[in-house]
Amino acid sequence: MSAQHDISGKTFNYVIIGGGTAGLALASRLSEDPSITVAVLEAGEANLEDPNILLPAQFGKTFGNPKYDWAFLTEKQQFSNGKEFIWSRGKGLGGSSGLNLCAWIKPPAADIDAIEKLGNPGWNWDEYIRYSRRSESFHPPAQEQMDLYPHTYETKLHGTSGPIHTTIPFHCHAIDLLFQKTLVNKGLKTIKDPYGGDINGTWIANANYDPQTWTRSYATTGYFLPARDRPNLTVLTEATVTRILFDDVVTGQQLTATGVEFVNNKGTCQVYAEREVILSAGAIQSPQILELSGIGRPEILKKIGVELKIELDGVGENVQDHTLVGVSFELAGSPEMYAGMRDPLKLQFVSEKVAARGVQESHLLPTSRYLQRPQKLPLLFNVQQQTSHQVEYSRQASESNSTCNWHVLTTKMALTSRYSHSRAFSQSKFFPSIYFLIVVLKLVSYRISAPEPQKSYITILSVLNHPLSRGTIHAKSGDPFDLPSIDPHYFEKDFDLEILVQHIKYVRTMVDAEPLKSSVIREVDPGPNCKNTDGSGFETDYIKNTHGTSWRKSLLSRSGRNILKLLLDTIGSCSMLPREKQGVVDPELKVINGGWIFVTLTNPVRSMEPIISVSWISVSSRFTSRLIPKVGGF
Ligand SMILES: Cc1cc2nc3c(=O)[nH]c(=O)nc-3n(C[C@H](O)[C@H](O)[C@H](O)COP(=O)(O)OP(=O)(O)OC[C@H]3O[C@@H](n4cnc5c(N)ncnc54)[C@H](O)[C@@H]3O)c2cc1C
Repeated sequence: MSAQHDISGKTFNYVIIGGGTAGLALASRLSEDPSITVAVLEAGEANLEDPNILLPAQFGKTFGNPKYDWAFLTEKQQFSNGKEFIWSRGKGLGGSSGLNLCAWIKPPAADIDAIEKLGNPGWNWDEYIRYSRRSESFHPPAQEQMDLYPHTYETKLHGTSGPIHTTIPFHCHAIDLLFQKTLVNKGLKTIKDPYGGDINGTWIANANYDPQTWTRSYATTGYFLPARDRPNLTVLTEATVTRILFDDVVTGQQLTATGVEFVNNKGTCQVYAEREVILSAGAIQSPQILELSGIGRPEILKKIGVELKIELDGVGENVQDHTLVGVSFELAGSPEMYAGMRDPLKLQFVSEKVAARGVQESHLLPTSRYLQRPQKLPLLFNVQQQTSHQVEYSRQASESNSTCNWHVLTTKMALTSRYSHSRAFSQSKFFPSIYFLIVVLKLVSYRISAPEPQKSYITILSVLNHPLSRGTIHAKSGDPFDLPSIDPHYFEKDFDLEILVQHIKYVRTMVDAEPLKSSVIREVDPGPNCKNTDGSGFETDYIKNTHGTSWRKSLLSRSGRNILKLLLDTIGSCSMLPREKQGVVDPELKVINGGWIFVTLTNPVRSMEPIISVSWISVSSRFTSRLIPKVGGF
């Protein structure tokens, strides 16, 4: 790792803010050309060779731990009974790729193509898949795995020589099969390989694990470590960027970034960029750094006492976040080894097995029929509430024939499902494609109600994937160490709540189909008393009271740390859109009117959630590819 004197006062071709997922991928690709000099500044620690990061089953040790997790606290949520939430985000080299759940997922092709149709040339499926393959080295399942489960895949859909290792993890297949068979019996299809743009079926996803060691393969191991000895790459950790520096000459509204100011244990320093300053501090801190540098909404900058350099109203706006709610069932028998984790004597064995082999598993399941009364939903939503962008996205989604998909991801703790029902909404061009995430949690501790000894439970968490409510992330003060104010505006739009109500209703019908039907003894949460006929009342109360809180209970009780909710994905804070649609970056990821500041955010486009799941590699590669001709390197 480089020292402060290697960087302070020096000039590099590129200065990258944030040594996270995108930042390290970009630094690695740029520095492949020995004539290009690159400096990376990362606020967190290096955390190299750290088992808490490398062993996939150690999630509980990093979430909420300030060594690894920023653990942002949201504002009190007006429409969620005043609750506040902790948002986990990776801190340290590798960023959130060192903290996340290692699900290797690609979105449906239609969703990527819609990004281009929104006015971003080159952001389409063909380009996306070309560059995302570059990031991957896929390892097919071993015979031992095939003996346990009939895995299917298509080699041509995978990269084989990229820096990130992916493979199919070992699973606890009893639960997988239970759900797959149930959903197939409810009319869903099975997908041979979900990485070709069609994810509308049930499938088991890959994880970014290295099968040689069954450890996490992430931005640090894949991009940084192989490049660390390059003389043209300088990476400084525990260095917090406080603002971007500009030249004093403002030509029209063009502003040129010349470097950044950062703080480390030696004090305040500066580093200069000859070509570009690249901001890749994640969706939460990137808008804050822009604001601290004088780019954003005038009223925000006035409030925090920063001189306005570029008025850009989209900075920190359009924020979308996933929220979730669970339905729990008691299961007959104990089909999974996870149940053993309640028994301290079995815990060590289970943990070792889990840690050694990886436990993540995924499925994607389509459903266009979970909405029992899809026609009802438009009536619940005021079209006037939509922004022009939402209407446009809706139109694109309808025209692109984006079908329904449902993703299920399992980690040590969770089996997740996601589906969109854009087909249901395509009846009306005014309604956007909405995505959902369902998490099936195998650990009893994730339930709302207290578990009874010797009983087995399963919780299905429904996550609102494409909320209509729009939140904000803004600097709270001029102090760069003051974490930003985050207000996701959960359930500001009634429609979001109604979607979750419908989702709960659908999850409850799963137990009417075999084989789940024979495996479930009873619904525990919300329980038989929480039923109504009009889609409101008990269920909305249940959602408002419990959304995002089930993880809080378990993590508080297990580790004593104050985790309220695990946040997977936040997008929109620096949207890639035209300025008049509150865009912050153009299709080249350059800050609008910002001259040579590039923002490489992994989630630049609002309402494009699927890109989040994969973007931590693919968008970085995508962006890097754009620089290739420009810097003439690779
Ligand atoms: C808990 C969790 C689980 C997830 N699970 C999955 C999953 O299973 N599959 C999947 O595909 N996606 C998952 N995601 C999403 C995915 O990990 C993120 O979208 C992606 O990693 C974001 O990459 P990024 O480069 O934008 O930001 P990050 O990787 O978060 O990098 C930002 C970096 O900037 C640094 N930084 C911030 N401010 C400053 C500053 N002022 N100065 C210097 N450095 C700074 C941060 O410390 C961090 O290292 C998950 C995310 C989380 C939080």
